[in-house]
Amino acid sequence: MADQSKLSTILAHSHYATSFEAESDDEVYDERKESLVRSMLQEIGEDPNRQGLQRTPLRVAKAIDFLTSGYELSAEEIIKKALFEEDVREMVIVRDIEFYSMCEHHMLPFFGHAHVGYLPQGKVVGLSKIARVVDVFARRLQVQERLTSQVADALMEHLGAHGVAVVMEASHTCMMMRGVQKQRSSTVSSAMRGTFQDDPRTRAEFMSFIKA
Ligand SMILES: Nc1nc2c(ncn2[C@@H]2O[C@H](COP(=O)(O)OP(=O)(O)OP(=O)(O)O)[C@@H](O)[C@H]2O)c(=O)[nH]1
Ligand SMILES: [Zn+2]
Repeated sequence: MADQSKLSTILAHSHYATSFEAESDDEVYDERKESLVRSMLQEIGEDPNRQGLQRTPLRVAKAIDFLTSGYELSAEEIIKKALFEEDVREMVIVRDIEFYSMCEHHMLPFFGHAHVGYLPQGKVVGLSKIARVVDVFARRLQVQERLTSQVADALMEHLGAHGVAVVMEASHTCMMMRGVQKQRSSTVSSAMRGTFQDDPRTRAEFMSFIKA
């Protein structure tokens, strides 16, 4: 793992950094990861010293740290920063939250949308924090079902809500680019907690909103 300050820099600059930043050729980000990538390039018959690949180990090390940065983040801290007392009793839904994750079997991306609903119990959470919680668990090696449950469990635990519902729809590149090679299939997973699990009408209301 790269040290914290380097990882923080990557997270801070991830929205506007370009691949052609003017950095020195001898820049080292994470020697161990870079050397593993160099070995991988050699194993696939590439020449890690050819011009186009010289900075690839460094770029891959940075990319992999970003794509797995969720291990360093706490859903509890994110939620507690923006929890507001509010006497709201109606369902709140944030839908179509795009996410990118990596399957733990092949370390290939799966990506799609998450729909998250909750029934408040005296508190509401800042809406962006719901999307941030999705990223906390998406930016790890995952299976889609566990990702869905972890988002639901974290929100249920730290929101103090009557219930939480999470539905995720994703395309798995390990099923598209290789293996069974099915381009149009998508996978839907759901995790219902509290009222959404116990009351079919609440669940149906949520499902009708996310389909709308
Ligand atoms: N349940 C679940 N399975 C997943 C997920 N991501 C990938 N997989 C599956 O994990 C399984 C791993 O199966 P294996 O037979 O060990 O691996 P494989 O030989 O590469 O399998 P194929 O993909 O069928 O070629 C595959 O069926 C993948 O489709 C996920 O998020 N959830
Ligand atoms: Zn996979």
